[in-house]
Amino acid sequence: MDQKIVFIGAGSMAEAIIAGLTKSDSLAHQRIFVTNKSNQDRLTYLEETYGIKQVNDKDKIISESDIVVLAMKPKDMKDALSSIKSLIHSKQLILSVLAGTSTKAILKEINKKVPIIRVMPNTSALIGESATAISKGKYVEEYHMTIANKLLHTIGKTVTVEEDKMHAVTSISGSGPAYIYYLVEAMQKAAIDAGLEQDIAEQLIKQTIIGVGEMLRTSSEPVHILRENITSPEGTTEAGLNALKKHGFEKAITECVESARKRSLELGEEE
Ligand SMILES: NC(=O)C1=CN([C@@H]2O[C@H](COP(=O)(O)OP(=O)(O)OC[C@H]3O[C@@H](n4cnc5c(N)ncnc54)[C@H](OP(=O)(O)O)[C@@H]3O)[C@@H](O)[C@H]2O)C=CC1
Ligand SMILES: O=C(O)[C@@H]1CCC=N1
Repeated sequence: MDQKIVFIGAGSMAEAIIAGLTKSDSLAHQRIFVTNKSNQDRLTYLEETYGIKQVNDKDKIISESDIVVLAMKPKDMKDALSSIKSLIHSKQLILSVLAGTSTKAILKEINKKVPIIRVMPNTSALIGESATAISKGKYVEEYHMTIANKLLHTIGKTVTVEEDKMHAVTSISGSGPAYIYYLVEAMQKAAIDAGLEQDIAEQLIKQTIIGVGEMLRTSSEPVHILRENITSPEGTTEAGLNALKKHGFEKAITECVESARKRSLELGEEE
């Protein structure tokens, strides 16, 4: 790809996407620019780690960029756009990773007919394994979607959804890695309580999760069969799963996803 891309916001999500992009080598690193509000050390770190460039001449770099990625927190969107919207024009493609924030709200802020694609990646982009969903804003044409798909393919797998599904997507795959990490933390604590040493527990749990990930990727069996294959009648797994059921595991997950989805809706309303 020969586009020039600028990230407005240089936090963990920007880094995850930059890591995937630079690893794929589909875009010359010197064509990737990044800026933030004030943290100079962060920009230097990204520059040195990924061989990309920090924005020195803001007017020139932003107005000359083909793709502008909005990667600040939703609460900072208005402030960030107020200083760059004069540099945005309709020949550019805007990608927004802001949770909860609609393309309509961003369009209102920019107040120009620009194509905006809403993107919900996750931090596994860092290793090229993001589960990313994208949706079209008002002025988006098919060729914009092709560009976005090509770009986001470098950080993992991409699906397209209607924009009203983005809150649900955020609660599942945007926040999802954190639920799994939390599960790992809980298993680590339980393993120590069960008498295992910490490094042994960590090795076993990490490999268990990696194994499950690979089984999910490669097996043609439905998930419930994979689970049933481990669950001997009256065996240990059944005993463990029964305890999860007794303590409301499914309800906890349903509440978790619903709370995240509602929070995404709220973030959109707080703009
Ligand atoms: N983290 C995740 O797993 C995911 C996050 N997202 C979304 O990605 C976005 C970024 O999240 P995350 O990377 O975690 O956040 P971080 O807090 O790590 O980074 C936010 C960045 O925005 C910058 N910023 C703040 N205000 C402005 C401004 N006025 N102009 C330019 N830059 C500004 C900050 O700069 P400075 O440090 O100088 O203040 C910082 O670099 C959010 O909208 C979030 O909803 C989406 C999917 C997953
Ligand atoms: O917690 C958040 O708001 C962001 C959105 C998805 C993952 N992290």
